[in-house]
Amino acid sequence: MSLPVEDTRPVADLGLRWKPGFSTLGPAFFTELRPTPLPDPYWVGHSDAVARELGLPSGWRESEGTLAALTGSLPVAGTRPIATVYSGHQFGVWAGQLGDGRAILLGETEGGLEVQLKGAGRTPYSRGGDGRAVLRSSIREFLCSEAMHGLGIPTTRALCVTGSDARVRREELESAAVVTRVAPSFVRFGHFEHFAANQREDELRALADYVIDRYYPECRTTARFNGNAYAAFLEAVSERTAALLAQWQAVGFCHGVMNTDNMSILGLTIDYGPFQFLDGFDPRHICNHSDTQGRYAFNQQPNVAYWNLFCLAQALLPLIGDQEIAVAALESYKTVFPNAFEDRMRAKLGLSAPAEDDRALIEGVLKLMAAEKVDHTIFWRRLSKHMADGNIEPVRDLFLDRAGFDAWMLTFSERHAQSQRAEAAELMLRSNPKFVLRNHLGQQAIEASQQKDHAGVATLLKLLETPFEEHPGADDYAGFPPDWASTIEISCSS
Ligand SMILES: Nc1ncnc2c1ncn2[C@@H]1O[C@H](COP(=O)(O)OP(=O)(O)OP(=O)(O)O)[C@@H](O)[C@H]1O
Ligand SMILES: [Mg+2]
Repeated sequence: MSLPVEDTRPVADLGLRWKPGFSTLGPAFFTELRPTPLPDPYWVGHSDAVARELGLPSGWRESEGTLAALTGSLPVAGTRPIATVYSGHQFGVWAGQLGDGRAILLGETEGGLEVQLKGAGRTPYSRGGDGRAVLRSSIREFLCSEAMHGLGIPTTRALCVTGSDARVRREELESAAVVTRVAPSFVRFGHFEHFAANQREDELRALADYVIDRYYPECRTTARFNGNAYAAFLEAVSERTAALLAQWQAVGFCHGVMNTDNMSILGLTIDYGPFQFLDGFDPRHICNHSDTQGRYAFNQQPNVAYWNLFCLAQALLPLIGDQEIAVAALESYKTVFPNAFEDRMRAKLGLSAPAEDDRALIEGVLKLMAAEKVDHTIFWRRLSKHMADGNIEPVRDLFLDRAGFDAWMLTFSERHAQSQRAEAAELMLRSNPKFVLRNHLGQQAIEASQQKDHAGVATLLKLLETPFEEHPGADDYAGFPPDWASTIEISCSS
């Protein structure tokens, strides 16, 4: 009889405790694998807030093996990494099987957070891709994840970006990086579509049960839809998605690739690719240069989300069992979205209670802004300041159509006749951010990082984590975009 051989391969202990999570679903849902090491890695940026949320010990970045573990060179003690399989509709067309082609899930912490390495090498779902992510897009994803969180918008989070001088080919050669992402779950609509399309009802049901039990337990006991838990689940996802879209539209966030494989089942913003915060307010803005038809234009996003929910409904149909019930479960999107959007816009206008003419007031100002592509973030912040200090000129100066602006302003002031100005100003200043991750700000930090100066990433992170605060001395980050900003081309290349 031989004694069991002790596994003496080195591992990194991140100081986290792990529990069984997605992998309990079984091998039909993923492939076990190890990340592919990125050579000679270095730190590019990190979030102490996410580290605290995960429960990482202080000094976590200094502890031995952490950098190597987060760039795939060392296994993480207690984890069994996997890549999951999903499918999806891309640009309105069924794309068949996709899956984590470059994201590898390390596992789930005892605190219920999944940790994933994006850009960690090829997987069985990479198709033609190299399994890597470039530094440029990794910095954008890292900063925007944390910016969205700072704005109070549901999102996957990012612990850090780790880079390497290893080169990967996109339009040109670029350096590679990994984003360590964190979320309660990375399950997408596409995971459900995958098993539905392959007529694997047992797996479809197992996945739905897993997600409901963990994230939507209230669906088990609901009286809605005669106690049909799957219909209640669909309705809950629709409502979370509607609330998310209301937040995107109110802040001027354009996602850029709202394919069904980029739609989170938890209503989180996921996959920061060609996203953009609007500079000038152009409702038809298309941020993704690969989106030649404008399918994902800013003002299309709420409809696209509904279209995507319809795909999810079709996938869940075998479980729901009745087409009419499935359609009914989607119905609330049509009221939750506009109501949530109006709530957000009211807050931006400093109005704490609804009134009959609110919609006209909101549409009126958006129309004025659109006519001249007035800077979205600057307009709202200046309007908030005006509520605080009474000075209207900085807002008025943003418009050429002074008469149009004055007419709207009159209605706005009348609506506020009974308001406590200080209270209204306070509401506006915490609803209208001073700082958003504009393309040119990200671009400057990226270019410095590509030259090994990562200070810009840290500076931006600090501002974006608390975007409603003034941050004296940082006004340059809150100004109009420079002329060259409009020449930045953001595509699906990442
Ligand atoms: N460089 C790459 N290597 C391998 N697969 C890739 C690569 N880039 C994208 N993919 C895969 O192509 C599909 C669509 O890509 P998409 O850009 O939506 O996602 P992503 O940015 O890779 O990741 P995520 O949605 O996890 O944020 C996904 O299956 C993705 O894993
Ligand atoms: Mg994606």
